[in-house]
Formats: sequence, structure tokens, C-alpha cells
Amino acid sequence: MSRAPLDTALLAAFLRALAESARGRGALSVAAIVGGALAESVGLVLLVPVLQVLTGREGRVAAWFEGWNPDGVLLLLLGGFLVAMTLRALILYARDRLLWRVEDEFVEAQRGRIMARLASARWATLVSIRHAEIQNVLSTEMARLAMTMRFFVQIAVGALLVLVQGGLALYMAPVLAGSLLVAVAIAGAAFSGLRHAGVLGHDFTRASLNQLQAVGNLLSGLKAALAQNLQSRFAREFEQALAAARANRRGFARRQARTRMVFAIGSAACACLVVAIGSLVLQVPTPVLILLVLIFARLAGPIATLQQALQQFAYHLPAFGAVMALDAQLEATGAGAPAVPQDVPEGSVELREVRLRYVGGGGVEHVDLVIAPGERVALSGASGSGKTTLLDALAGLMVPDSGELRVAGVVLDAAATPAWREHVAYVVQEPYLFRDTVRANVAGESACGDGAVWEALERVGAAALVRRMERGLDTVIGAGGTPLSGGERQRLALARALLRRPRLLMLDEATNAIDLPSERLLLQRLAEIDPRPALLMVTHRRDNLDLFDRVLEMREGRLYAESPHAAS
Ligand SMILES: Nc1ncnc2c1ncn2[C@@H]1O[C@H](COP(=O)(O)OP(=O)(O)OP(=O)(O)O)[C@@H](O)[C@H]1O
Repeated sequence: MSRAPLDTALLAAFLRALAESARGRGALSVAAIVGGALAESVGLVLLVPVLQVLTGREGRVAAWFEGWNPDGVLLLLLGGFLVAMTLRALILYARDRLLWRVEDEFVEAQRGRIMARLASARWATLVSIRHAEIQNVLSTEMARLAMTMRFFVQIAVGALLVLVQGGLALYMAPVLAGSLLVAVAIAGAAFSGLRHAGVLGHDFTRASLNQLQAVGNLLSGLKAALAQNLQSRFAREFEQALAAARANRRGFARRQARTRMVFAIGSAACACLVVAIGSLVLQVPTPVLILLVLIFARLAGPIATLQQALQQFAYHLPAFGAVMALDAQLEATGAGAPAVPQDVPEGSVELREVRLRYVGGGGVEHVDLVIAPGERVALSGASGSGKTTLLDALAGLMVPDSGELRVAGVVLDAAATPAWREHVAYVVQEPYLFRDTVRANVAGESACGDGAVWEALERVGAAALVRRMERGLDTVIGAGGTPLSGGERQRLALARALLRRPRLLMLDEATNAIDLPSERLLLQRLAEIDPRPALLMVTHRRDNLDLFDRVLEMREGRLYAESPHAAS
């Protein structure tokens, strides 16, 4: 483990990303922070003559106003103080607005980059990253990144304020203020706790990820668990993840409280030392002494905030590390090729000598398959035999280790597969429905009218269902398709697929929640589409296989012709 108080490489990367996102606004912010601190210092300096006038002491300023009415001098000085403080307030107003924009734009830039990378990532990349990790980065870590920025801004504001006002104190009483500032700096470094905060921050990322994973497990397995009285096992896993996160937060809170306590005792001791040494040993004039105490009292808050902000910053900075790690993971495998508008010739789709193996084993090999336009092919096979992998290869979602994907004899390379996917519709067993109207869910990206939507619904046997809904096509479906049944969701997804007018329709157990007679009717209606798309359907059911031209079987990654069936 590094002995550095902060992960310096991560800090440098954070500063680089911040400079990139803030551009000109960063320099303006620094100017506004310094301006605010300077205006405050001017106000404080004006207090010296005010105190001299009030205490009737002689001094350099009192000499300037010799012969003036003391009340008039007091009012003039107070007026100057008020102007300086008003100026400070105006600068701080502009500064806060500026800083808020810098903060907000930085987090948005990170989120936007990850979203863009996700949207263009290859399928193979997406399946290799834990979904909980992506969710964690986009939710918890992004919120922590906003905190990182907030504390970074606090550090910048606090540090510049301490610098400007510390400089002023040095100017007023060099020896006294100098030794005090050195003492504060040494104590601050000794009790910084930055390294420990950084380690806790890394642990928090892990704890948060585990927590999210446990929530996912709990929600997806709850129904089955309840049915078998196994919920306590899920609850225990969830509780363990919660406890780890709680312990981490507690550890950090304890450290912060300790630092605050040490600081409070230390600053009281410093104030006593300033007055005692300044008055008894160095014989500093009373107004200067009062001003020094005022400056240090004024600085005590920002220094304490600075100390706490530094710890918080170190604690939350690993969130930026988590964002960078996901970014790097998505970048390393490269973006999927952008969709380039190009013509894909019409004709048979073909896999030639395709091999596609996963790292841990599984996949397909020696696959030769030709599907003619309009042909209907059923694919069966045991779980894990490679059926979905075959469909992914046909859709160009997964690039084979060797072999080719061809359409009408033309080999489709990485640049051509996005164009090919425009002609493919792929429906899975548990299709996703958006929290939107039935119309938007079925029409998808196509700009078709209601007539086409109803026609598609009719074909998949969902028109009656939608007519029964209170608001018809305008009915809003919940996220994930609630409260529709599994079969109803599958029908809507099929309607959406048909509206794409695909050349190849691939159904991966996409009708398994629909009863057999309805599935039969649906397959018959699909066969009536003109021009008819080629159909490749993965199914474990044998009842409707007579409606297919061919039945294939996948066994341990290899494809076999099962038995020919007459077309209906
Ligand atoms: N992204 C992946 N990473 C690693 N291994 C994978 C991945 N996807 C699938 N596999 C493995 O490859 C094999 C084939 O998986 P595939 O999903 O193609 O099978 P399948 O025949 O569709 O199974 P099922 O009928 O259960 O859906 C399985 O052993 C599976 O564990």
C-alpha cells in the first residue's frame, strides 16, 4: 500500500479531467476565490484604524487624520469597511454560481462519457462487466463524485482564504503569526488522516458494489425465496453487505470527529499562546493583537473546514477511480462500429465454419448454417449447448473467433454488421418494455402510424388485450412491463419486432410464456407476412415443430440437422 497521503496518480488524473471540463471557467473561479479573500482582508485591515480610533491610541493611521473630528473619522472608516464587505459579498455571489457550474458540468461530463461508451460498447464487452458495477458507477459513485467536487471546491476556497489572510497576519506581526502558522501546518500534517480516509474510501466503493449486488439478488430471487421460506438467506446476505457499508461509514465518521476534537483543543491553546506571548513577551500593540486574534478566530473556521474537507475529499476521491476503471474497461475493448448507412444485399444469411468460444468454456464451433429468405428454422438443444451464442453470431453481436457471417454470399465485417442489424429483429425470453405508452413500446424508433401498430398487435394476438386497456395505445406500462403477464409482454415485444420489417426474425424462447394453441396461431400468422421474414426460433417445445421447414439441434456447441418437416 502506498505511504503517500493521497493516491497521487488518481489525484493527477482527477485534476486533469477537471481542467479539461472547467476550461476558462476554472481560471475565473480561482480569480473569484482570491478576489473574495482579498476583499475580506481589506475589510479586516480597516478594523485596525477603527480600533485605534475607538481605543484613542496613537498610530500610523491616526496620524493621517490629525485634526479631523474623531466621530467623522470613525464613520468614514466604518463606511470603508462596509464597502469592502459588500464588494466581498458580491464577489462571493459570483464565485458560488461559477463554482456550482464547474462542479455540475464536471460530474455531467463524466456521466455523459460513460453513457456514450456504454451506448456504443460491443455486446461482448457489456456481458463481461457485472451489471451491478455499471449501476454502482452511474448511481452511487457519480453521487460521490459530486461530493468529491464539492469538497475540492471547499479546499480551494479554504486554502486560498488561509493563504491570503495568513499573509496579512504575517504582514501585521511576522514573528508571532509566522510561528503560529508553522505550528498549525505541522499539527495539520500530523493529524491529517488523509491516507486512512483514502483507504476507507476505496473500501466504500467495494461495500457499495456488494450492497447493490445483494439488492439485485434479493429482488430477483425474492419471489422464489418466499415460496420456499428461504427469504432469511437472502436477507442475511443483504444484511452482511449493509453491515460492511455501515462499518465503513462509522469508521470515517469516528476519524472526522477525532480530528475535529483535536482541532478544537489545539485552536483554543493557540489563541491563549498568541495573547500570552504577544502581550507578555513580544509586547505587540493591543490593536494589532486584537486584530491577530480576530484574524485567527476568523481563520479557525476555514482551517477546520479545510481539514475536514481534505479528509472528505480523500474519502470520496476513489469514486473517480471507480469511474475511470469502468471507463478504461469500456475503452479497452473498443466501441462497437458506428452504424454506417450502407446497403446489405438481399439473400440467404450464412454462418461459415464459425467458432466462438468463451474464456471459461462454452460457445459454438464448426457451425455451418444457411437460412434462405423466408425460411422457417426451429432450433432446439439442451441448456448451455450454445443456441443463444449462435443467434448472437447471426445478429453480428458477437464477433466469431474464426469463420464468417455472410449475407447473399457477401462477408459482413465489423463495419457492415450494424447495417445488417437494421434488417434483424431479435426477441428474447424476457423482453424489456419501457415505462412508456403501449404505442411508444410497440412503435419503437419507427415513425409508423397507429394503423401499422394495430396491424402488428393483431398479428401477434395482442390487439384484444390493448383494446381492453382503459386508454388503449395511450396506456402507460410500468418499468419492466408491469402489470402485464409474461405472455402479454412477449406479444408486445413481438409486435415491436415485426414493425421493424426484418429480413431475419430471431426468437430466443420468445414465445415460451404463450400457450401452445396461441403460439401455433401466432406462427401461422407470421408465415402470412408478405414478404415473409426468415424465422429462426429457439424452442424447447416440440408441439409446433411441424410448422417449420427445418429443425436443428445444438449439442455441446455443434449444430446438427434433426429431422426434416414439411412446410405447412
Ligand atoms: N458472456 C459469456 N461469458 C462466458 N460464458 C458464456 C457467456 N455466455 C454464455 N456462456 C457459456 O456458453 C455456453 C453456451 O451458452 P448459451 O447461452 O449460448 O447456451 P443456450 O443453449 O442458449 O442455453 P439456454 O438454453 O440455457 O439459454 C454456456 O455454457 C454458457 O455458460
